[in-house]
Amino acid sequence: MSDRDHIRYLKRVVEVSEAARESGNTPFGALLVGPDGEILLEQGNIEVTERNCTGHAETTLMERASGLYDKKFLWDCALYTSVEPCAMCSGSIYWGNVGTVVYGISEKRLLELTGDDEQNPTLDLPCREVFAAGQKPVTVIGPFEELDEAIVAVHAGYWT
Ligand SMILES: Nc1ccnc(=O)[nH]1
Repeated sequence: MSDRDHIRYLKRVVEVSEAARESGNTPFGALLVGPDGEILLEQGNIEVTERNCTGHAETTLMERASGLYDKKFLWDCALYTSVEPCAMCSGSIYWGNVGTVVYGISEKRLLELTGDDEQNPTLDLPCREVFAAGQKPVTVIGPFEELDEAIVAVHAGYWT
């Protein structure tokens, strides 16, 4: 897939993360895209409204995906996320067997936005490092400078 395609999906992810914020959750979103480019699942963060500490967009998406699709199929899918997956979400992607991750802004960039906000004590650990400790080659694509402004806008005024 081309960068143009990635950017198109990431723009949809921005809308999903806006909806998560509007629903009272933290401003994160994720998509599962199938081998033919179809959007199979969309998921916003649910941490706050569901009172679920693992309710990150990506982990929640992986929980749903693993109930619907088999691992062989998921290896040919891609998970798109507004922000680079944290160590927990990278773990769910790894165990859930999605073969490709595409993200908008890096975890380091997120840390600049959240600072030491207690609601999101950002883990400053690149997902590439988490995957590199594993036994299969998860492909990681990102960050996309083109999306920085739109993603930062969804976070504006959220973190204190
Ligand atoms: N990448 C993310 C960081 C924090 N929360 C999320 O849902 N997603």
